[in-house]
Amino acid sequence: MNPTEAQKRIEQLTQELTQHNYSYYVESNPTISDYEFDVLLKELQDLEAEFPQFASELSPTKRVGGDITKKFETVVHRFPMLSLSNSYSEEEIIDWEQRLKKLASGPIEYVCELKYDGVAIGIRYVNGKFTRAVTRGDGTKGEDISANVKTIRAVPLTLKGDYPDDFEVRGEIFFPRANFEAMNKQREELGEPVFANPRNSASGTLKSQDSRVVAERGLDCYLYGVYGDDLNLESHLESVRKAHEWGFKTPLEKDRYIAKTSTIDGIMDFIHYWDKERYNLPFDIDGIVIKVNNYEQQTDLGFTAKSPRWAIAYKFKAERVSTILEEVTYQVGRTGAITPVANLKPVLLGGTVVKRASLHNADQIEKLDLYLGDEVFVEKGGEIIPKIVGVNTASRLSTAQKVIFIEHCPECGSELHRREGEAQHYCLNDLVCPPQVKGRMEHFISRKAMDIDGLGAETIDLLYKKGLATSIADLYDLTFDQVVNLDRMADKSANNLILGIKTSKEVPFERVLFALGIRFVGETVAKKLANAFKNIDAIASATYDELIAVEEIGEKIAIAVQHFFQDPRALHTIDRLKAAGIQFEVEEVALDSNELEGKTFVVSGVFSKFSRDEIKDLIEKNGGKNVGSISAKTSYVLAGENMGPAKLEKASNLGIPIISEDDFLAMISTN
Ligand SMILES: NC(=O)c1ccc[n+]([C@@H]2O[C@H](COP(=O)([O-])OP(=O)(O)OC[C@H]3O[C@@H](n4cnc5c(N)ncnc54)[C@H](O)[C@@H]3O)[C@@H](O)[C@H]2O)c1
Ligand SMILES: [Zn+2]
Repeated sequence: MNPTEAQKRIEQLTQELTQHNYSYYVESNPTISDYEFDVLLKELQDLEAEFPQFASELSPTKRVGGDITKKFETVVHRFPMLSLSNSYSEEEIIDWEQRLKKLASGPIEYVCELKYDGVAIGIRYVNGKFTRAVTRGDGTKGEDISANVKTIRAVPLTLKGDYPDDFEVRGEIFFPRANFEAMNKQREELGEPVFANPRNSASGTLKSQDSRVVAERGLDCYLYGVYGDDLNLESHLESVRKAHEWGFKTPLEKDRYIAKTSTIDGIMDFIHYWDKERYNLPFDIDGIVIKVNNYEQQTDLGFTAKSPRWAIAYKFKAERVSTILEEVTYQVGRTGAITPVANLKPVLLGGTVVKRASLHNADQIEKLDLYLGDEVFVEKGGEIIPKIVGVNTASRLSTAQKVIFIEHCPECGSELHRREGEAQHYCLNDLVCPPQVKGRMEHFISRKAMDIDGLGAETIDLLYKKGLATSIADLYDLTFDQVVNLDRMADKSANNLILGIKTSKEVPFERVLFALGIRFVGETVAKKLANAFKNIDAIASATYDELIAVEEIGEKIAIAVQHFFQDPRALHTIDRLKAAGIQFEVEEVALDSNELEGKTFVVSGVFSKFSRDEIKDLIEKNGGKNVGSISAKTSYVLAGENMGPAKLEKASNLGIPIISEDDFLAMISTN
């Protein structure tokens, strides 16, 4: 390559990588795989080494990829939070180890660890108390996401044992696979876009402005490093063991999540073991990290601008296999969304037999340029669902048929539509299209919705086929005689079902609203709408502006809600449900007590037993009043953790009593 070409390529790579960093760290939505990213980064690194005159100080090779979103307070790290140099090849690990041997004084011990595929976090503890959790950011400064991190059960709020007065613990927050899949399943049912992989959704989740969202999702965390001044610790492994004693969830030697060795063979054993075993872990790892154990040796080896010299990551390449595309089928979801699925000749990949791969949408099929019978390459990277990453066009038969996205619904035959700006095709025949009708009923009866005992997907299917229930409202017309004649129904189960349907009439309005299956209206949104409007008619007639004035209701939801209530069929269903006696308004709560009558409260901070909303609820249920800001008239400031210092100061200046959650609970439980 001549210098002019090199300069151009360096600029182009710099620009591309900067964009990818942004998509990955800030938007949590990468558009290329990690491997592809690393290949581009390596190319840039090599070019910069050959043509140092064109290497910019701001190059992505020299900087830690940052996640600063400006949504949170920025905090300067006391100890920089760096990246790791990484490699996909065992040779490079061997070279690294050889190099270290020459650089370091004396024999070296190594600690091998899992490379958790999550989000780096640094948490400061002062006097054994959780003080602040900060993201890696650009390495120099990160964002304070304490409120979100506090909801993660693996992160202790108070420590035990002989912990240092002031230190920082570092680790990785990640999404356990099972929780990730459960969340995606729920999102799919709600017609919301699913997350691509656990890493990116962990990162997206941690950037949520509502820590209850974080709490619900079930993130987990391993802590693997301790930082501070004069900690009296001599090695990395000693710190990890100590951290465990102080109450942190750390990798344990007995699980082989962490291991000490003095040889390159020991390192390779660890790598080979986890290359196979990683599929049996309940979370994703993307490699292995090898660190020099002794802190003195670490200090001697030092850092580059981007990463420590005393550590390296060995990254697993996403496993890729080839197989044959036999057929493309189409699934119709509850919302009518059509998902194309590649049916593959079964092949072993990442420890499981893969028969199907998601194709996402028509654009994806077009991009891959798929023909039936093609030899396709399938990869399972961070994603749970394998995906087709390429096609071997060379082996394609001249008679092969191109895969053309269907124009009609495979279930009901009606013409498919694609909404402006959306990638997904939809079947709009929601009244008749069987999977949509059944899907809506299944959603309606599900546990978090109407929770109808004795009714499941199979019975719904039977009721639908017999024409006994083709809409949710039909369920309330069912009689014992109709049900008992269904296959595999006995007197007892029929009775159960009828009783279950009857009991569901007591289900509170917010869950009824969720059960209706309005697009984008999940559990939380339903709750917000119910509390804001109190009854279904008010929601149905709410204007767009009234809707978006509600906390957490944005444009997308407001439009979906209005759209739903403009449909005469939906209104008809609601009328029938009303006639059946379903709850369509918020029940006025009876006061629990008058204990707090005449008292006003300002509630601030994070609480451990109740959410802030629940606390506010309790205040009202006991006759008290919530106010937004502190004034001389405020009776009490109810302070949780992390209450702002300005508020605290104002309250004490005005001489207003500041009470804790426990003080408050004592006030309302006196009789
Ligand atoms: N696909 C994309 O568009 C895109 C864009 C940017 C970055 N990336 C990916 O992200 C990687 C670069 O990210 P990076 O700078 O965070 O580096 P990295 O992920 O390769 O390594 C550093 C990080 O590893 C984590 N880690 C996990 N387990 C650890 C352990 N036991 N000890 C120490 N650290 C541990 C820490 O969070 C640390 O910050 C690239 O390799 C690339 O694959 C992808
Ligand atoms: Zn259809």
